[in-house]
Amino acid sequence: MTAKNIIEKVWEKHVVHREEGKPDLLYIDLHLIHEVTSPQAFSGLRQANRKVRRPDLTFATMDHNVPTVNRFVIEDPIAKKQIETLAGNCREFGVELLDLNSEEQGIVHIIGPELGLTQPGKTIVCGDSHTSTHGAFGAIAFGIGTSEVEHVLATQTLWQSRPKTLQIKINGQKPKGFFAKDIILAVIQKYGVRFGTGYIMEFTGEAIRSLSMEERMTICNMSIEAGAKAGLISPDETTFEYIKGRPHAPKGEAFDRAVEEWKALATDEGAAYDETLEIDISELSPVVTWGTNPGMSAAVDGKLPTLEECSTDSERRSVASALEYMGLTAGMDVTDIPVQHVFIGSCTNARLSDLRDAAQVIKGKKVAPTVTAIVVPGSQRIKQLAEQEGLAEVFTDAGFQWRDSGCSMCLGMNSDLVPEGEHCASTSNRNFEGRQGKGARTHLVSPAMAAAAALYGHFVDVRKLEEAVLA
Ligand SMILES: CC(C)[C@H](C(=O)O)[C@@H](O)C(=O)O
Ligand code: SF4
Repeated sequence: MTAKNIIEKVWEKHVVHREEGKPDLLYIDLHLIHEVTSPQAFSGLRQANRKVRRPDLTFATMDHNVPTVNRFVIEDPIAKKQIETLAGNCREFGVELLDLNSEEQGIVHIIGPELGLTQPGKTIVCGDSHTSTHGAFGAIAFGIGTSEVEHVLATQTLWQSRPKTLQIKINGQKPKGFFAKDIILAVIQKYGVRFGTGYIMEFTGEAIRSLSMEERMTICNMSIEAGAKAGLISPDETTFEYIKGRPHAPKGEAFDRAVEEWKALATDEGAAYDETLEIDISELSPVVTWGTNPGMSAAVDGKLPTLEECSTDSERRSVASALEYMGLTAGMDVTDIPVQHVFIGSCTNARLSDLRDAAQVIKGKKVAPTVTAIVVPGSQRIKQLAEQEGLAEVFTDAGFQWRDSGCSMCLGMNSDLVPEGEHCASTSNRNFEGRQGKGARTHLVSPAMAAAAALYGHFVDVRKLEEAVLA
């Protein structure tokens, strides 16, 4: 038998129809839904007088525009309409919905894994680009458009051209103060925001094997920021251990059988890919983005680029325009970038381990008087667990606001906005112009780096905070 990678294995298992010169028709195992990209899809079904084919494989949550304080008072009329529409659609079509009253509500990409819905070998789609997060379990998971959402609702299948395969080998181990977020930011810094276009990528290497599921999710979450269709990681004992006992996980003997199947999906020794890239992380410093895409970043102990360093005219133009939007000077020290807002949240970095990483840095200290800092747990369950273990208190004692779960400041679709011209150290995944509000200036960092910036009102090298006990 020829050695195969996991991408080929999972894809082949899901092809229900293949015809020369056409995309494959893929079976979809799990369809996740949220309030922003589903309304038209349900309208389409209604018009065509169709049902949801597999309501049991469809799960909905509300996350993008839910308020994170006073969650039942939704002031924005568009947000209110979307939330009410989702609730109505789920009732009408028999889809399970985790609404604002639910203890399990949260960001769609956080709750899938948390509830055990996300499992190795599944095809998972959602009308949302960061669906790649679920790839951390060895699933093929990707974002789809609203018309595709309708197609999946109606048929539980999707037409897809088979992407090429790309291996990203992460060599070495994470150094002190360097987190999963830094790994993916470093990869995108090295290879740019387009290298993944047309590929599904698998992250491999010794560093990946020693990461927790939470850390693997952070990495796969941002594979889309490299342009990839999806990102994934072959499952192993860490994966199975995470899934075991979760509400939707197989139980008892069924779980043991599932583990055997899941093991067989992992990439075979010697399997080939269309392309392989590598990075060694063992000597890298924590990363801070200074520009307007996730590839425009620098080491925290480094400097911003100068225009002279740019190798092409187009690079020079994009660096100049990013610096202007960000209100920063070419060649300045990263630690001189001011920070007025800190956002710890989003589907990239709002899991319990992320909150722990941030809490370790701020414990017993105070947020700088010039900084507004918020923590938005990725789900209500995470919020509850963090309260039980005393993390919420660590944050509020330090001067952070402790919120209800939702996408929040990750994107300007709700009332959590960064004011024009101000800088935000954010644990989210996108730093495009206007992402956190009109004229807002976003810097993507790890939770520990965001927490450290909250204490000082500018970026600091988290490795130098000697009191912080670092991973
Ligand atoms: C609103 C939604 C469609 C969007 C996405 O697709 O990713 C959002 O989640 C984002 O992160 O920009
Ligand atoms: S947290 Fe941000 S990136 Fe994730 S789904 Fe919500 S808006 Fe998109």
